[in-house]
Amino acid sequence: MYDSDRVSDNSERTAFRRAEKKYKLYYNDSKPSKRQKQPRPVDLSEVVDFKLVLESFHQNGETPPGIFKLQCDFNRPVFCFEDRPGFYFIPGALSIEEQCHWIRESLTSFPQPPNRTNHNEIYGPIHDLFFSAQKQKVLVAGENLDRDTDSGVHKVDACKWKFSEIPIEMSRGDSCTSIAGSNLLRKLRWSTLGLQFDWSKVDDPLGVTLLILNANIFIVKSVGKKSPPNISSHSIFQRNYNISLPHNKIPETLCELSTRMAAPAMPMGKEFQPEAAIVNYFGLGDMLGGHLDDMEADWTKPIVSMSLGCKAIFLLGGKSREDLPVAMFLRSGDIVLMAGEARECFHGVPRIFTDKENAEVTPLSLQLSHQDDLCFMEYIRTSRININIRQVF
Ligand SMILES: O=C(O)CCC(=O)C(=O)O
Ligand SMILES: [Fe+2]
Repeated sequence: MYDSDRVSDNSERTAFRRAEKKYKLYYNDSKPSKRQKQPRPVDLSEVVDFKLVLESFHQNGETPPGIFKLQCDFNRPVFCFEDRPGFYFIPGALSIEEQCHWIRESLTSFPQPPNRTNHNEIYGPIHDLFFSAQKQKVLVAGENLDRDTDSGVHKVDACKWKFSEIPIEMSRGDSCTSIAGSNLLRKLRWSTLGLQFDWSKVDDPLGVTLLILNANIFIVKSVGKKSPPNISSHSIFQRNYNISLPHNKIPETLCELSTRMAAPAMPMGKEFQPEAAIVNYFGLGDMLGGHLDDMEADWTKPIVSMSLGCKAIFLLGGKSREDLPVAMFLRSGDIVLMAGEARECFHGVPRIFTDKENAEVTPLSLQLSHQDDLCFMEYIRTSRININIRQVF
């Protein structure tokens, strides 16, 4: 049991909260029409940019004050903060081809049952979400499909939702029993690989949906300019991997990749054993609130966290939300490792950049230009995917 530290309505209360507010997407007040709303400008001057750190390291072998290059025989430079032991940043760790591969996998195979997604709770297992959305299919409630042939009576079975070819027009006005696949894809927030978690879902009174994992990981879908949600009323949760839930092993290629990437943060002579992963999907205005990932048994083992798609800001705080967090950019292909003391540090993603200038997805668009890949590019142009892989035991 864990008491997720109570966030009060007062959004300025902690240093972490203030930093979240500083970088979060807000819109300027003047709004002649919804279409013209302008994001509030953000001061990014204090955001650490490891792409620049890497460039200057390659040029002159130097790193900025407070940052050093780890001495290790990894094939790329790994950077650390002097005052944040256990945190490792590997800029550009994944090639463009690897990034595209994991974007495709994250959208097609990772959300497939028995892997669970945030949609499980309402719709039960959903197959082929991504391609059904591309084909404009509609998810239809089981009761429509399950007519009892003897009695002619509808059996109400809300768990059996299935995709149907029915054109979206026909299902309009029937919002209780059908939902467009494209809508579901837009609302896909997470999927889990390997060992599955117990998740709780809470609806905030403001109408903001919080998806809470293990008490303190929550993805906030911001709605308009609503203020940050108050999560104090649901602060105690049972947190655990539920090993009895059906699951597949993490794909071998992802195991190999994460084991290789984890090496700089592993205790001497030990090899990382990937057992579970969370895939986070972020769209415009989405953020991942400050949290700890503390339900794994051995914190000396790192969490291996890969970024794909739009650029984001990552906040790494301290052991208390009162500690001033450091902000850094996360770009597609970057990998972060959090082990040891860093496992006890609050962290989160207050912002993703979906605009052309800041998203930095041009290399992906060049790679995903084949006809079959355009659907992936369309998604990732305004989205970010994070895959974080964990050793549980
Ligand atoms: O999206 C990220 O970069 C971080 C994800 C994360 O911290 C988590 O899922 O626990
Ligand atoms: Fe996390």
